Amino acid sequence: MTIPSDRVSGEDLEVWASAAPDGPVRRRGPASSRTTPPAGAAAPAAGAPFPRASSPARDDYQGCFGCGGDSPSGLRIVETRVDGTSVEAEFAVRDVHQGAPGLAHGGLLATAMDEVLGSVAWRLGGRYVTGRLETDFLAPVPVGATVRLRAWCNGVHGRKAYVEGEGRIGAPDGPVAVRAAALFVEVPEEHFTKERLN
Ligand SMILES: CCCCCCCCCC(=O)SCCNC(=O)CCNC(=O)[C@H](O)C(C)(C)COP(=O)(O)OP(=O)(O)OC[C@H]1O[C@@H](n2cnc3c(N)ncnc32)[C@H](O)[C@@H]1OP(=O)(O)O
Repeated sequence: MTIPSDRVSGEDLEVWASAAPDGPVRRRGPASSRTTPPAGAAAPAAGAPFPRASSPARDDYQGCFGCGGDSPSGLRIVETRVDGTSVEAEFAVRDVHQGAPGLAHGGLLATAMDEVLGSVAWRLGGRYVTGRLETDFLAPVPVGATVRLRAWCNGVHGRKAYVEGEGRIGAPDGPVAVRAAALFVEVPEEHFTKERLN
């Protein structure tokens, strides 16, 4: 991807080539090499649908802190659009999600990013878990706000999937509050059972 030079301003800002639907993403600080696809990674074909249309686990299981309906203080993230190559979702920040008074806890925003990036990884067809999650917090999010989430895959290399996303306040074109980039690692089925205590 060619990065227009006029998108670069200042040494502390780096334009990070990505498969974001609206073009390169500007991030503060250097993007970690651990969440950037290496040369030779398979880039998602533009417009090609996800190999897996949905996650059956979601229909049968409501205990997930991120997306389940059974977790009283959970985020209750709802997917609003899956266009084949990206996932959009949203959740409402409630009192139980507070960190500083009246503001969302940053860890919960990171959880929300883990969830929506994880949904993209699962739709690639394998069973993926988060190996590394990098998060930039760009603006405080008030309790009562709806956070609009969006995520997409930048590439797959062997067992590793490189996924990126952002969360905006209030509307799909609202202020960006959080950005994340993650490495997901494909695991076998027994990953989810062998360490369980009950
Ligand atoms: C229901 C559908 C929706 C789902 C949404 C859910 C969203 C939530 C997702 C999660 O939060 S999952 C839970 C949090 N994650 C975990 O519990 C994972 C815990 N970690 C592990 O189980 C293992 O460390 C892991 C499976 C990630 C890797 O162990 P393995 O022994 O299988 O593989 P290995 O360590 O050889 O790593 C495989 C490759 O990934 C690389 N890698 C692993 N962890 C890394 C890391 N942290 N940073 C960079 N690279 C990493 C590693 O270097 C290597 O690269 P190479 O193949 O090039 O050699």
